[in-house]
Amino acid sequence: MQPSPTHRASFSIGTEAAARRVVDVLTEVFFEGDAAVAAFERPDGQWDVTLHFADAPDQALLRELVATSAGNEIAATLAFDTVEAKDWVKASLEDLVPVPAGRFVVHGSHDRDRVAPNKLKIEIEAALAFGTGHHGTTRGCLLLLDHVLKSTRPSNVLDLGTGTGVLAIAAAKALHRRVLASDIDPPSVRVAAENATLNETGQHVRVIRATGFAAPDFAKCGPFDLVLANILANPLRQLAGPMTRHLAARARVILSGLLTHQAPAVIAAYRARGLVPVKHLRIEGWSSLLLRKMD
Ligand SMILES: C[S@@+](CC[C@H](N)C(=O)[O-])C[C@H]1O[C@@H](n2cnc3c(N)ncnc32)[C@H](O)[C@@H]1O
Repeated sequence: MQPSPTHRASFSIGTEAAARRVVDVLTEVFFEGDAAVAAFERPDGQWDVTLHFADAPDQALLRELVATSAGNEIAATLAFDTVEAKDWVKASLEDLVPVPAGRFVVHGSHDRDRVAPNKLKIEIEAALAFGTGHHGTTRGCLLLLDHVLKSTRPSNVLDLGTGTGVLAIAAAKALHRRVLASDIDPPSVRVAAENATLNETGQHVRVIRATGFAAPDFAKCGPFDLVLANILANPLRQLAGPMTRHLAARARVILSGLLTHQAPAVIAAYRARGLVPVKHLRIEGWSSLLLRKMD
């Protein structure tokens, strides 16, 4: 059950990594108290972090914790105010509108009955994980997945960096085949597993915690004929070698999380390992790539 706090502290932060660091620290310090911590990405890429407390928080302690965990990545100073008591995490999620992407639509529980019946519905409780469908990278991956599924039915899918599990759930809903989903981040692993169950894909989606390909599960479950990886340009370049070792012949790979100017370097890393780019989507400054293994 969510608490019903009345005191709010909010601030913006420059990067997902910094937002996660701050949320980790604040959750650890305030979790025992009557507090709720939520982080949401804005369309401009900044992250809004909000805390709600039942009792007035120690403002000096809060300032110190945020400053030390965020470094210089705070975009705005901490603001404190008092608000009407309600379930704030739920209220923030209710602001999200459904996102259509090809045959898929990603929506919150409040829109469950309003989504067109001819769509594959993916219901997401985002909480602290990334992936409500609103970000251009998630949408790009869903559109490329939709495109791939028009010509093939992959039998063994990997979603690396699953966040809320949105892409793994989309693949499982469309294919009814097994999907391995992994994330470096324990809260994301928990949220993705919960969302897989919520979407009745729990029998197909298995979620594990792993950094890159550093777990025996990849060799056990692979080789994969479709890999989705919405991470960031540098990790994607570093993962080109390990990823190609887990690909089936003529596999498809969907990569996102890279800014459009970073696409040539990522494409070069994968081309050097026998994958050629076959489609390139650009959404809000982000690139999503579909690559094909040639042998
Ligand atoms: C941009 S989010 C993508 C979430 C979701 N797949 C989507 O498309 O909306 C990236 C996710 O990758 C995870 N991640 C980042 N680096 C990773 C790595 N080296 N190995 C596994 N997961 C990683 C993050 O924790 C985060 O949940």
